[in-house]
Amino acid sequence: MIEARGLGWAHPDTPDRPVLAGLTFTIGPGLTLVRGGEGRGKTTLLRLLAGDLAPGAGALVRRPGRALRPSPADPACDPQRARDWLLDQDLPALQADPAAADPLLAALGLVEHIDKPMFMLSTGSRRKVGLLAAALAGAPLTLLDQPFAALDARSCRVVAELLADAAASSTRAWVIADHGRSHWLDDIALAGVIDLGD
Ligand SMILES: Nc1ncnc2c1ncn2[C@@H]1O[C@H](COP(=O)(O)OP(=O)(O)OP(=O)(O)O)[C@@H](O)[C@H]1O
Repeated sequence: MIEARGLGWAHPDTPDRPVLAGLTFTIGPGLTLVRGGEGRGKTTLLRLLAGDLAPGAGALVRRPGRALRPSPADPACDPQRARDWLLDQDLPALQADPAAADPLLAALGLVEHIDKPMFMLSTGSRRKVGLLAAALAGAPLTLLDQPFAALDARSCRVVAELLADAAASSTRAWVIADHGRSHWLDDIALAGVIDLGD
């Protein structure tokens, strides 16, 4: 599904200090964890996998198909109603049935927030809107940065269920980035771990 050989990337301002260098891995269906300490390049790698950044070195081969990396925390979304942001994400399940989001809206405690502008939502609620998009997209490749960050325990359980489903998929790949393996993943079989070091 994704193959990286000697993948590297450096910020244009600091070409002599690459953020990522010499990464070789394959990502198949199921759930893959990108782990690494602060500033080790987790978000950069997700951006490369999404196609938002071009590799600076090496090769990255991705099977064609949509890669979804929801970014509801982007300040550009501030004035937008959360529901409108969601609709803008081109989610087939939601287009087919406007009520498709309702069970997850309730499970994530978002019902009272979904019609507010994004700037009024807490960090956690904003992240939950992104998780909702990921759940409804059914994309061949879904990329999530720190899926449990800033969430209450109830929402973490819902996310763990989503990720358990993702881990069981034989056709779709989900890649999550985090500082380590969250205890919420204890009962979930990972397809792989890409370790960027501490
Ligand atoms: N615009 C930039 N100019 C220079 N360096 C940058 C820029 N953006 C990111 N970096 C550097 O790239 C490195 C990797 O950043 P990245 O956000 O990918 O790491 P991360 O592992 O996701 O970090 P965190 O754990 O803090 O979320 C960091 O050292 C960061 O300082």
